[in-house]
Amino acid sequence: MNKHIQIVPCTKKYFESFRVLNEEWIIKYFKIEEMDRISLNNPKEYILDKGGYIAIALLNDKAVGVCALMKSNYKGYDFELAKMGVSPAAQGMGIGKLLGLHIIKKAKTLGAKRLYLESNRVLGPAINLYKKLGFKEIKGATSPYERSDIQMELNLILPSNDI
Ligand SMILES: CC(=O)SCCNC(=O)CCNC(=O)[C@H](O)C(C)(C)COP(=O)(O)OP(=O)(O)OC[C@H]1O[C@@H](n2cnc3c(N)ncnc32)[C@H](O)[C@@H]1OP(=O)(O)O
Repeated sequence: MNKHIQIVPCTKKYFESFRVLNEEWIIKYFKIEEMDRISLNNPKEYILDKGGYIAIALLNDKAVGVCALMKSNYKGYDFELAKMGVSPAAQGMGIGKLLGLHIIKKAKTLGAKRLYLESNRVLGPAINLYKKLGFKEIKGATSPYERSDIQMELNLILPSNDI
């Protein structure tokens, strides 16, 4: 079967997919935390209305991947890349990379200079992907998530990060 992949902005009709696709990986590796409940159940109020953005990956018109760009609460960072997930059946097709590149491009158009993210080392494919996208590990950041054990940043004004 042909694989038609598209990355589109999240509208109301994809809010459910944004929640379900994220809950899938969070439950598999961790547990849903209060901060997850807030953002996954209220993407409009908590992410979009605050100036953020959500990308949806469609595989033959079916939502199979998600990634958010959230206004950052951390000093020195404009936005945070968060809530990225690709459905297991659609992994390994380049969709995560397309989502990451799309989110970085969007951050640039919004004038961002530095992007932040937090994750967990158990998510090996995700950490590899972030490194491939140019993110570098940073030390000393605090997190509202129990599961966070690695923080990374991407400096968007470095020419070497011009992707
Ligand atoms: C800030 C946060 O959101 S943290 C949470 C991140 N989310 C998760 O970890 C959820 C579970 N994992 C996933 O949903 C997926 O594995 C994702 C989103 C991390 C990657 O999505 P995919 O569509 O499978 O990735 P894609 O096929 O684009 O591969 C891109 C890169 O990811 C890395 N990668 C993907 N799969 C693997 C794997 N099995 N092992 C190691 N690295 C991998 C590689 O660097 C790969 O680049 P390469 O193919 O050139 O080697």
